[in-house]
Amino acid sequence: MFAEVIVDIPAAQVNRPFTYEVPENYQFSIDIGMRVEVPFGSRQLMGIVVKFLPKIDPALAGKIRPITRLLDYQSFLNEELIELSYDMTEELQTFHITVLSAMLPSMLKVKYETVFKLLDSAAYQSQLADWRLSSEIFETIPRESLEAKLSAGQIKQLLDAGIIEVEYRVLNQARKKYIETIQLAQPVDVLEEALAGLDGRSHKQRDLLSYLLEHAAELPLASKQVLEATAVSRSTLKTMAEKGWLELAQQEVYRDPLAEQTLHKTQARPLTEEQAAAYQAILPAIENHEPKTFLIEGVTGSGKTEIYLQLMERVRQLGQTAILLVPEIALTPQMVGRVTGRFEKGVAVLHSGLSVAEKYDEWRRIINGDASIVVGARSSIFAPLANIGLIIIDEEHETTYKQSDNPRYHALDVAKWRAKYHQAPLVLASATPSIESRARGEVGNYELLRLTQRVNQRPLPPIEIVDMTQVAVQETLNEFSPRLQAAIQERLAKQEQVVLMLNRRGYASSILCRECGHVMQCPRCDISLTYHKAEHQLKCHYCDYHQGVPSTCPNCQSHYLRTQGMGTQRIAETLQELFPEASVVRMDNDTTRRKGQHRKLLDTFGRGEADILLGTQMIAKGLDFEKVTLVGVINADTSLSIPDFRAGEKTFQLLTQVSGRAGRGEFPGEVIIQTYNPDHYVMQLVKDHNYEGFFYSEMQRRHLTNYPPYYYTSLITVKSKHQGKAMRRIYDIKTQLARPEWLANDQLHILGPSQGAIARINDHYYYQLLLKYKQKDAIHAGVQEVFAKIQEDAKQGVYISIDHNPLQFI
Ligand SMILES: Nc1ncnc2c1ncn2[C@@H]1O[C@H](COP(=O)(O)OP(=O)(O)OP(=O)(O)O)[C@@H](O)[C@H]1O
Ligand SMILES: [Zn+2]
Ligand SMILES: [Zn+2]
Repeated sequence: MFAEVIVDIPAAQVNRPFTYEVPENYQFSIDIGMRVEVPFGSRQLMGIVVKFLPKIDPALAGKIRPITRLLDYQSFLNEELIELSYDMTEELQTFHITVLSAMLPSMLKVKYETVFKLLDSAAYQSQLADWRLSSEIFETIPRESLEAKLSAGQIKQLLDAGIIEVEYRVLNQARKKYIETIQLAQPVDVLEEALAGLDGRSHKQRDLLSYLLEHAAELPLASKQVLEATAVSRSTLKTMAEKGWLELAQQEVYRDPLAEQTLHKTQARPLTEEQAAAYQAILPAIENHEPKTFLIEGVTGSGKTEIYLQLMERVRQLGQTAILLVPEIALTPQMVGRVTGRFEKGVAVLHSGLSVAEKYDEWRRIINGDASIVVGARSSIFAPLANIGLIIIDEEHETTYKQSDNPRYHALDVAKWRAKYHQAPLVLASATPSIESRARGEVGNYELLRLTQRVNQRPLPPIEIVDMTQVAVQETLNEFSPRLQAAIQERLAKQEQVVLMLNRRGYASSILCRECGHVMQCPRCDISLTYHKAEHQLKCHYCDYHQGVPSTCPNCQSHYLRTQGMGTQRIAETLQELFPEASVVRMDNDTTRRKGQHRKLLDTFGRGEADILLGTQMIAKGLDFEKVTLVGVINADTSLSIPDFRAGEKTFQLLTQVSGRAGRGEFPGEVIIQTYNPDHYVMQLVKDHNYEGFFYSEMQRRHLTNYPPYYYTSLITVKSKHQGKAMRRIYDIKTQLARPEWLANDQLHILGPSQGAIARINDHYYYQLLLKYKQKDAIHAGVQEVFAKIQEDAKQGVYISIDHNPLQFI
């Protein structure tokens, strides 16, 4: 038997499968998708099995080398995913190994050791007796030891019978979490006697010991917990351990990703008319296995989640599985809570906040068929589920669904591919769908389902646009217009809650010299440094450069330096001055850096323990708090000036999403948006909750300027430390692509070369070409020639990246 293997070298010359022989002893244990070690030239490399060949061309016999060894006992990639990987490699113009690696759980990308765990010792003993081998009972045994004793086939047999299982242990100790635990080191009666013998001066020891004896049945207990309960110090604990009464141990804790979240069990609710119509439209596609794509355009608070839950319920009844993608799990704790609260068992949650061990556990549950619903961010679209009956993408307009580095895939494209493979419907949903998706709904490519009402006839909140140019004339001294201040005051008086957003897209606070206007810059990048108040440092957000704040201007030596722009921290201070009685929860990158912090802050606010939630755009999505009756946007404009043809779309989406947080409960809501561009079409359409109007006017602009959805776009970026080399290469590429037959009839437009929006990052110069074209195939064939030389270029210190349908322009 032979196998085709993709080897772990991202290079154009080896971007194809190589054939190896499968040694006899691996024939029964090897599987598609497993990682293997293979000889390659004079090296040993990791590779991934993509295909089996019963025989090969006799001419090749003798040239084929055997696989050195299997790295996995279980495959994480099924045949479907392997097939998908071929198509993605071609579509994205990247390396096959890069795509396959992106599909594997991150577990396998760190150093770990493999051990076998004994599950059924009786069966193990009798099986080994059958094989005439001696058996000793083990809890876990290192892989090498068991392999020395049993053949690969025998191990596979034990695994298949559920007698042993494979476990991966991460070698990087830093990632493991341990707690210290206490156990009794002597029998209870001995210690009871010892307790009686303690004299009056040792009352601390007595407290501790009697507590432990009382709780003997629950031991081992965490030291921390015991010390807190008994108000005893560590030194007492140590003394008693030294006496040989207690035993202290380090215990590894695998945290259940949902442990800290209390489950609120929920039942399916009767659907509203609009919800029911959407549900009924999608249901036949599930039952009849039709790979149709639906787009739910549902205003904020229209109850989209309830539709997902009921559809997934139906899929489960049919014995199938479902994937629900969310933009970023850390930002959507409420959504995860709703899904787990409805289904309890069989939900796997995948996200970057999980420890490696937790992630591995979730993957294993998926592969073993213990989870039928997967909720997760972008990469969860590769969950190795079998028999998928439904895929849902919530907040489908979010740019996090596209990976910004190689492989630059969009989860939506992968979802379409998988839905088609499984003959399952795909549901996209948003209050503000991307222009491209909505356009597909327009032409019937997707079935458009609209929810125009909030549940329970709650109205959408009225939105007021405050013209800050006028406010500035009146010399308001802070960022709050009198109108917004009054509205906040009113909510505080009524004990209702307020959400305030500081739009920091395309925005940062910097240090400015008031005398000469000099702004502090990063020496390695052409961008100003951002002031971080907490550390009193200036940091570059594009490289790791940071420095202290100078006392004088490096340009004119003036002492008059001041911070320009505002951070959430400064706004929080202003709020405290204006409303001393209000309690404020601040949510930004600084306050949510620690794991779980995001959810804690939201919980505090949700319990009504704070009056105002102040945050960056991370508070715009998905929050559902009944008592919020006012949403204020402090600065709506910054995201309008991003050098991106989607700036208007992004701003419209952000403002609409954040407005949607108001008035979701019993009490009516209100939104106040402060802007310096009150007449801008985006502001006007946001004000009227007019997504449809926005869509049509944006379509006109895209049509006039030849942008998606009328044209495809691709971005080719060249970077190098040598400005000249980067420039020369980008001009060469342009010449290469500017074929007259493509340029004719508006088939292709090439913008550039231009410098990146930030011309220099980390001492690399950036040049870009933006291609806009109608015929995908022709242009991709041309770009293939650029791709084929990526390696050669890299050797010259010129790095080229190709991004089809780019969502980010640096
Ligand atoms: N059929 C229903 N009957 C009663 N309440 C419902 C029903 N459907 C949803 N709800 C409630 O209405 C609120 C809004 O629903 P949900 O959060 O799903 O809206 P959404 O469309 O996802 O909004 P957004 O786009 O703003 O996130 C929630 O509190 C939800 O529990
Ligand atoms: Zn100066
Ligand atoms: Zn920098």
